[in-house]
Amino acid sequence: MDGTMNKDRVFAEKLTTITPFRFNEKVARVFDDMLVRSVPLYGEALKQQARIARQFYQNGTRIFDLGCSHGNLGVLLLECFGSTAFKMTGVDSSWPMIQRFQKRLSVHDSQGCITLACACIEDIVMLNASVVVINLTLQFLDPEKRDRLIQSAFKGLCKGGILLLTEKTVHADPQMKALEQEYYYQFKRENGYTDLEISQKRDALERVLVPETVAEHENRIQNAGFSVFNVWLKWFNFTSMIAVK
Ligand SMILES: Nc1ncnc2c1ncn2[C@@H]1O[C@H](C[S@+](CC[C@H]([NH3+])C(=O)[O-])CC(=O)[O-])[C@@H](O)[C@H]1O
Ligand SMILES: O=C(O)C(=O)Cc1ccccc1
Repeated sequence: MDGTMNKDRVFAEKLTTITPFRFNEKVARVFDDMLVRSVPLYGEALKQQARIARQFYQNGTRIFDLGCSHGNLGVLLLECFGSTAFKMTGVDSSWPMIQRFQKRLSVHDSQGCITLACACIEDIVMLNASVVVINLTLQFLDPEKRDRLIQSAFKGLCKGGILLLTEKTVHADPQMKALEQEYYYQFKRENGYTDLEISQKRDALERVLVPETVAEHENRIQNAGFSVFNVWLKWFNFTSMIAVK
């Protein structure tokens, strides 16, 4: 986290019209507070993914962080690797996010390990990768483009390389789906979000964040050719997965 922690009040006031959610300047400014209060175990998932990435990184290859936002994973990786050199490309389509990440790199990345691209994750070519991270970002991509992205990650990975995928998920069973949602909204309320904030954000995310079941993710990953798949963290409707090529 970048230490600023401006409070997320994006949906606090009653809005006359709810426009689709976007990662604009307003969101970028409060991003850490929004993520910590809206994503259960966000810090824990990031910390362990940085460690797993460190462990599976192969010398001379590259880590890709697709949907890197303002670089929380990148900064953790710089800590994990210490003086050991590595290469990472961070990709995000939000210019306010990339700008903030670039600013953090000027403080934390004196060796120039991390390169940033302001681009759509579906448009980039991954080459010579040992780790591909997609943290809470596949869910924002048009479902029709998801197979191709996972296939392209598989293609870009070397043998023994890994995909780390964290997503908001949905349960196929209606009772479990309702239970997961109920516990999730309770989590938001406990973190100080009002019912108005919760419902306005839910409307803004409609058709923007499209969650899938864990089985859909697993099938896509297996069909792309990955040999091992595991859910290593799950909190109701949030799931962290790892797959090995
Ligand atoms: N098609 C796209 N192409 C590029 N970027 C995109 C696209 N769609 C969305 N984004 C970007 O994906 C990021 C999703 S946030 C990731 C958190 C981060 N991984 C973290 O671990 O801190 C998750 C969240 O806020 O729920 C945003 O920065 C978008 O601009
Ligand atoms: O799914 C939700 O209701 C969330 O609030 C998760 C989230 C977090 C940050 C940006 C967009 C969605």
